[in-house]
Amino acid sequence: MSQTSLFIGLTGGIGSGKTTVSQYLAKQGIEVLDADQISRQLTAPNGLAMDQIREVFGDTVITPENALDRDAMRTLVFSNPEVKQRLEQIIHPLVQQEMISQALRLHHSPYIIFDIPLLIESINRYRPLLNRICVVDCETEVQIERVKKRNGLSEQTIRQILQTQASRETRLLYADDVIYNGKGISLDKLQEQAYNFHIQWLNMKP
Ligand SMILES: CC(C)(COP(=O)(O)OP(=O)(O)OC[C@H]1O[C@@H](n2cnc3c(N)ncnc32)[C@H](O)[C@@H]1O)[C@@H](O)C(=O)NCCC(=O)NCCS
Ligand SMILES: Nc1ncnc2c1ncn2[C@@H]1O[C@H](COP(=O)(O)OP(=O)(O)OP(=O)(O)O)[C@@H](O)[C@H]1O
Repeated sequence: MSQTSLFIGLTGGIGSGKTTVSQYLAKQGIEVLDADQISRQLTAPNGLAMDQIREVFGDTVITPENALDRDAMRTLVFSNPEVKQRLEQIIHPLVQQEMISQALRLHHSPYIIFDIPLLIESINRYRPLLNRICVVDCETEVQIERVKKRNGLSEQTIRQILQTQASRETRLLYADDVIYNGKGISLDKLQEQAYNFHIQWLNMKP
């Protein structure tokens, strides 16, 4: 099977607004593949990644239902670069494989959104696959406020996560398209920008 739709990578730091944008595009009838969601499926009870995770990390990060204990793993991952790397070595190839196989089965979407939080951190893995990269850009302070409100994580934890992610500047270097969702941007303004890109992308070929 070969590619019939334009493949667009959508990325941004934690809490930047990627999911809000991709949910809006999904409402316009566009197919969205969500790396976080696939990663959560892989680590749900008896998920495909669970055997490898148990082998590498042991039982302490696994719940009685044979799922990933996300709180335990979050604490380890964002304080220990080696743990983060070992977990990513298990999860990322499986996520990429699943995204490609899902994308190639979709033939009726004029373009497909690949919502990938760590796209820039894994640029060599994803750049060859994508026709365009769209960055949802946002100030760090705004990200912190949003994630605090949404997940109830402490500012310290959020800052730890942010430190492991690409900087705003680095992300923007790779952007073909930028949606600004920082200070002063209402949900309506965000939607308006997403709609404008939607119209442009509808008229592009892979
Ligand atoms: C560390 C884990 C257990 C925390 O789970 P939790 O439910 O709190 O977060 P969730 O998975 O919903 O991710 C939320 C956000 O955290 C950030 N994040 C997640 N993993 C990473 C990572 N490895 N490096 C940097 N940021 C990350 C991203 O901004 C992501 O959008 C989980 O994120 C995980 O398994 N991460 C490793 C897999 C991975 O890299 N996923 C990201 C895209 S595939
Ligand atoms: N312009 C905005 N105005 C108000 N709230 C917003 C705006 N953009 C996003 N939000 C809210 O901020 C939170 C984070 O947004 P969203 O989940 O879309 O980000 P994300 O980039 O997907 O985050 P993550 O990578 O952590 O999954 C959500 O609760 C969302 O409703």
